[in-house]
Amino acid sequence: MSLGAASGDLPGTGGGNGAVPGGELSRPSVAMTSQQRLRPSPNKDHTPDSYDDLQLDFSPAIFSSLERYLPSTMLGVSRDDKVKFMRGILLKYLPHGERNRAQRHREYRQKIISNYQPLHRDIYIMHPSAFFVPTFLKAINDNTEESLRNIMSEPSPGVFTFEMFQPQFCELLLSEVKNFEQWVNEVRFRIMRPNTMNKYGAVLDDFGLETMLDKLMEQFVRPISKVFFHEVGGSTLDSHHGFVVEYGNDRDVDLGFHVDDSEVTLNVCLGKQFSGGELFFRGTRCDKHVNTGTHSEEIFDYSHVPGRAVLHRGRHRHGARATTSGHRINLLLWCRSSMFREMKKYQKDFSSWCGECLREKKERQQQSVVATRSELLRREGESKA
Ligand SMILES: O=C(O)CCC(=O)C(=O)O
Ligand SMILES: [Fe+2]
Repeated sequence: MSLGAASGDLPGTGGGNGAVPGGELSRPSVAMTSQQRLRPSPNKDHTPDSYDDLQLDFSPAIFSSLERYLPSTMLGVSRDDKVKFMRGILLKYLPHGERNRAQRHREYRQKIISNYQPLHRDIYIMHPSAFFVPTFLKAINDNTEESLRNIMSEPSPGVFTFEMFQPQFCELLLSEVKNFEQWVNEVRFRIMRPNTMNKYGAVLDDFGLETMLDKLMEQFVRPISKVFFHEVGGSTLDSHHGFVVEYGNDRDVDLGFHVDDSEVTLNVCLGKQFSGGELFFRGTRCDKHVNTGTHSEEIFDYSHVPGRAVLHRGRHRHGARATTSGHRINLLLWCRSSMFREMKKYQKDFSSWCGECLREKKERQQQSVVATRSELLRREGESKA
């Protein structure tokens, strides 16, 4: 079985929802003069603005970090002007095709956000006590490996499951998604699907939930990933792609074998009633080994339960079996680490997380033990002779 790599939005991009600072995409709107060169080292005394509330094509955190490198003449200008200036710099590093894609996607989101009327505004802002079950909240607040282990089960290595959302929150999110889809149909808006593998479902980031989902990643997924997925950038997750997938007779039926475009994936079943739809896992692999065989200990099937989350590495190969009756809707948060992706470019051995790299490494070690042993025996034989 050859497997797909599901891809979603623009990797490494993301931002908040809200006002869109003006300015065209391809060129800095604030001209760069010689006094406006970036500083060679960051200004540690400067406290940068927050860019969390803006709809941007790069993560707001990147803008805050870059602001420390701005020339002193730029520090006094308005936040919008700083954004224009910094976007101009960042865009130079995107290939041309991606720049156009980024622009089109930004316009698409802008169109939705300025026209769609949310049904439940409460879910657009992170309210931990209203969203999460108390056991989950307590474990996060205690923030120790033990408190997290206490609420988790790890039925197969690298697959963690735990109670996460309150039923009431699942219902509100389901009805918001339904309302958005009704609006899309009414106004005959062309909807972009979550990834290359789904014909149904919706991107939550596209209709205003991006800021809330950023908080979900930063405050809830990252602390868990830091403990359990440190080796794949779990502590440096800095962007996400958030969406819902929908299965049933009149929706997508199943999902093929694939890896996600994420370092860590949070998958929470929102409901409703269904049978089938099990997730099947088949071991974690790097790019080079993605199509290698599965070992029996890597085979694991999981049945979704509403409100319950599954957390796994994006590179953990998986798929979803047919939902044979009813409707199944799941929230997916593909969490990415730009730092991990950058570091990965310079590495070849991923034995800390790739099952096949690990097998090869052990084989090399075994061979070297055998070679050393036979060399010692040979020398012993020589000295006796
Ligand atoms: O249907 C599911 O639960 C799995 C979805 C999934 O793996 C994905 O969208 O990447
Ligand atoms: Fe997936």
